[in-house]
Amino acid sequence: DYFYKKERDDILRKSNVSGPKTFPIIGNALEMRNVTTENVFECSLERKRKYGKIHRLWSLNQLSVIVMDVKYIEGVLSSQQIIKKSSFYDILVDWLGRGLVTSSGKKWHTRRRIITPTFHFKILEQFIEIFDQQSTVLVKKMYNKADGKTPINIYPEVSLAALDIITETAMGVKVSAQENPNIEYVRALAHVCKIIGKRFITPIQRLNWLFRLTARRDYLKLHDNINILHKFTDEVIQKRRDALEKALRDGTYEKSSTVEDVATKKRMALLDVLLLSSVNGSPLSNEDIREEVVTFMFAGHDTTTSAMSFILYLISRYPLVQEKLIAEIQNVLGNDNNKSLTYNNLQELKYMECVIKEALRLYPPVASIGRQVTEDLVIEDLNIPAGANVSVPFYLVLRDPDYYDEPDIFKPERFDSAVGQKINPFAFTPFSAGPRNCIGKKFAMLEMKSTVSKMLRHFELLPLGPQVRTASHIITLSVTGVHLGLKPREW
Ligand code: HEM
Repeated sequence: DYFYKKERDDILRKSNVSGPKTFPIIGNALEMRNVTTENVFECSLERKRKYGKIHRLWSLNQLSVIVMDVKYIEGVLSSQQIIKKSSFYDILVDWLGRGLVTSSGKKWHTRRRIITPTFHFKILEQFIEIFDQQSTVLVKKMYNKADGKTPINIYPEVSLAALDIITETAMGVKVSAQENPNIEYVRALAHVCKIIGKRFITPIQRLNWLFRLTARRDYLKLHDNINILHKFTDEVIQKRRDALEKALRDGTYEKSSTVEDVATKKRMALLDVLLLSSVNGSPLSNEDIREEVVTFMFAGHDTTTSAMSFILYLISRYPLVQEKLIAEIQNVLGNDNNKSLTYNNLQELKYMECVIKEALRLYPPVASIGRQVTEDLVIEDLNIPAGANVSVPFYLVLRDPDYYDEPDIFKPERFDSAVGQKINPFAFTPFSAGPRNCIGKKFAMLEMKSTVSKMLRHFELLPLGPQVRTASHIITLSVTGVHLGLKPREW
């Protein structure tokens, strides 16, 4: 253990990378013993102050190199050599299998190629109607609470709306979570997210056998609930497969149809596009498809919930930004707040895009990402030994004063290309960048624009309730909830 660590520390030292004093066996466990979900960002900032924008940490015998300098972030994210995810992602495998988020190597390459057309703009365009319908349900529910004086924790409300959206777009089924938050599928998903979130921050639960041993009840509960989710998804896949095969038999679909052709004829769920795809002539099995569908459910639910909640919160706290947004919405959509939005309308909401980007900068839903270096890696003058994890803490990069003027201030105008400062693209990566960037980025932008503009058309957002206090729970959330007030808007 001593020599293993020394050898790697020596390599890093030559690249001027240091870190806390390393102890045999435990590594830097003492340094990390007080890190919690709530103080993780402050602890990382403190380490950045002490050891610089690139430093290393030993978690027992696992080396992590933390990279916050854009010069090297570009090298990490753009590299084709390090597309393997770090070992932390293994916690997700019982649930997601080896879908796009957790797979690597040839499997990831093949799947990424197959799945890319799934997010074709023709497919996304037909989802606008779903975004609109589900945000209408959200708005209807909110009218009951919109008295202009009661603080509302918007997070759980947005979470149910985002769940309805992702279930219908990914699987083509309506679970109506907003109307029935207690149905089995919704409850099972909440349990799974909670237990996995806890595992991420509890080092002793990271390894499967230790988790089974030290948290038996959670282990059993996790697996029972994963079974419920998988059973539900399997049944949906089988039904859609049967329907598709029937359609192919009676000629409603032609085998040679492109995604674009089919999407224009009939609304397709992401799952249908996967059913139509084939790898070297052989279609994806139900199990392959399940891996990807549950991955969409995971990657597309909490992320958009977190983002939309913080966006609404920030707008409620910045009345001038709200006024500008309303002016833009009126300009693009007129005064009829029930008018349905089109793809083109959403493209025209340019200031809204700046607001969303600025909210993602201050509260990135995915606060950090990790890769595993499988062979010695050289990025410019930085040498990283094989076996190390590399992590990029977006949360800190996005608030780094070297990359942003007044980094803690909410200033959407900084993203206006006409007046804003020039931002290094690798200092703004809430959707990551390079080969493993977010495949759902455009989907997410449309969903956020659609839902946020719907809320704004119906309500004035008021600065009520406590300030947010961020914490990292796989996803960035607020331990105080995300509160605001709502008052029906008069046009
Ligand atoms: C605001 C919303 C979202 C944010 C901030 C976000 C952010 C990210 C980030 C940072 C990654 C890279 C993760 C890593 O390297 O570990 C990622 C990957 C991914 N995202 Fe998103 N995401 C969002 C919404 C979505 C949506 C709506 C979907 C699907 C419908 C989606 C599907 C995926 C998938 C499948 C990957 C893995 C891609 C790969 O490794 O090839 N995301 N996302």
